[in-house]
Amino acid sequence: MVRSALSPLPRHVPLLRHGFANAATSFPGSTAPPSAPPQPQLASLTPADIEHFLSFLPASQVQASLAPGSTAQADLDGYNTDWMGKYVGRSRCVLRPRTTDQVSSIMRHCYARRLGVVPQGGNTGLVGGGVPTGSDEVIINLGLMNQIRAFNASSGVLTADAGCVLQTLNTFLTSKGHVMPLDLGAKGSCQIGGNVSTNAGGLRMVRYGSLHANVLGLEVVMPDGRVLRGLRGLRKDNTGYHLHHLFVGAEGTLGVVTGVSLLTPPLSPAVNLALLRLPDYAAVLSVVGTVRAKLGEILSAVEYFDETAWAVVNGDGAAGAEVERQVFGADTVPPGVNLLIETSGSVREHDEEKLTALLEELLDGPHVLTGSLAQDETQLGRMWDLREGIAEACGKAGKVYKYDVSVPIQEWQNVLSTLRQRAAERSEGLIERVVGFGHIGDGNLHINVVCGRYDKAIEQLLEPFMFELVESKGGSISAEHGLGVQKAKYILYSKSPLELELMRKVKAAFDPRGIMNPGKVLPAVAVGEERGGLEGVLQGALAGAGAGALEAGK
Ligand SMILES: O=C(O)CC[C@@H](O)C(=O)O
Ligand SMILES: [Zn+2]
Repeated sequence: MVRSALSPLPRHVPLLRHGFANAATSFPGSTAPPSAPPQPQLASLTPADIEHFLSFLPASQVQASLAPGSTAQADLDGYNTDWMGKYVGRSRCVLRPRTTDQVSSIMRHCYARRLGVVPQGGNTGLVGGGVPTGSDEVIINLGLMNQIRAFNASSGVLTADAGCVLQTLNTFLTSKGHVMPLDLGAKGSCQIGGNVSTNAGGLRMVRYGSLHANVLGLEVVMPDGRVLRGLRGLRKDNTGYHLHHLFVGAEGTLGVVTGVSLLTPPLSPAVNLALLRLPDYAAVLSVVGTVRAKLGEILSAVEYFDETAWAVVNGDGAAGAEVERQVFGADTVPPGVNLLIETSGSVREHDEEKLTALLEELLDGPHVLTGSLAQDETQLGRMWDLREGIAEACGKAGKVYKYDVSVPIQEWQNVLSTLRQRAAERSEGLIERVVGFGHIGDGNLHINVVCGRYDKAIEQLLEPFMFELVESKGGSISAEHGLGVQKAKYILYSKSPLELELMRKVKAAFDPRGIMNPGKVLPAVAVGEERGGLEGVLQGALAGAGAGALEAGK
């Protein structure tokens, strides 16, 4: 039997922190969620809609499997299926606008007709936010909006179409002596509009901060087709509400981001990268503290990956050991966990002096078994591949349940071992690996649970268990990937009922017809909500009555 993570229930204090107890008191016995809005009745797509789109878009930008379109439904699979093959929609219409005006015309029509709309970037998301859930939504794929609009070398402000690929922007900026403030494994495919819409974090966040800090303005087509022209690119602008922040991380539920202005830092001429092998996680905690203290302003990334991540990227057994020998330049490399430490600065000698002194100190101490410093660009790229290749390697190893969570780093080991124990005891071998890695510099743990197949029983073993575990540690159930469709109904594990109510009001104000990215971020009814908050569910579980609900992940 799948049991709740909560027996015995230890979580009254964290629940009160989110205000669930108050919610239960305010709505005793209520079955109507306090802030759940009536669900919009969205229209069905018809041939007349396609005809209308074809009246202002060239045929090459309209792909529809219903007449008068001529695309086979199978040709739309790539737009309907997420990167992992886990979330699959059946949209019959994909539009590929080239201009903001085209997006505006599309939205005007969808708004008038009440058609659901799914904005889509590089389709590299991990929570199903970029693909439809049904067959009547129109996908607006931004891939053809890929022009760099302006770059100001003195301010470092870049303005670009939403469909520009992250790596393309970075290559452009490098030639101008600047760099994108974010870097992700998916950089070759993901688009800046999608990055902004999911508030993507990635590898450089420890240095440059989140997109909330770096996005200076946005151009957004609102659900009714009006265009919010906010590409001002000002560092300082305190004229009221910072509306553009609402679109950062909104996952396309408030409007279609079509243009982005962001602050780009100068390119650092000196980049150094060290890979360290440590005996255990206690050593990691100690070394991360030392690294922060000693490297200070030149620290640009601190990444953690454990032995399971090493094995999935490099192969188990002999294959992995061979890579170890090459990377660490030693005949035998002791087993353990890994830290990748990057510095970026403006004076090479200064950085090297700092980093070398730190590495010598660490290698002399008990916490680092061995280490390696990249000597050139090739070695640097090779070391980054070890970390950036983890997600892809997990995808090749099997079907993956991904958990992208913020948890205090002191709890990472605890979270991983709790999950591994559950997998070993209860998954009957269906869970093959629990891979642990993440952006330890900013507390963002990634867990990839690799299985032979996607299976409801596995999902129910993992969810809401994982979210309860994270909530009990005071964490967030989504650190950087968003809620999408995967986590929408679990929003109350990381937001209070009042926050959910306000978010719904924002959604209703921006998207009164509820057409934007239906089913994402804001659930019709969140887990726990129909019973007056999670507290009600947990009390039910304690009394034996709620176990079914928890098992079913309802
Ligand atoms: O696939 C994952 O779980 C994480 C992907 C990405 O955020 C990363 O940090 O590599
Ligand atoms: Zn990540």
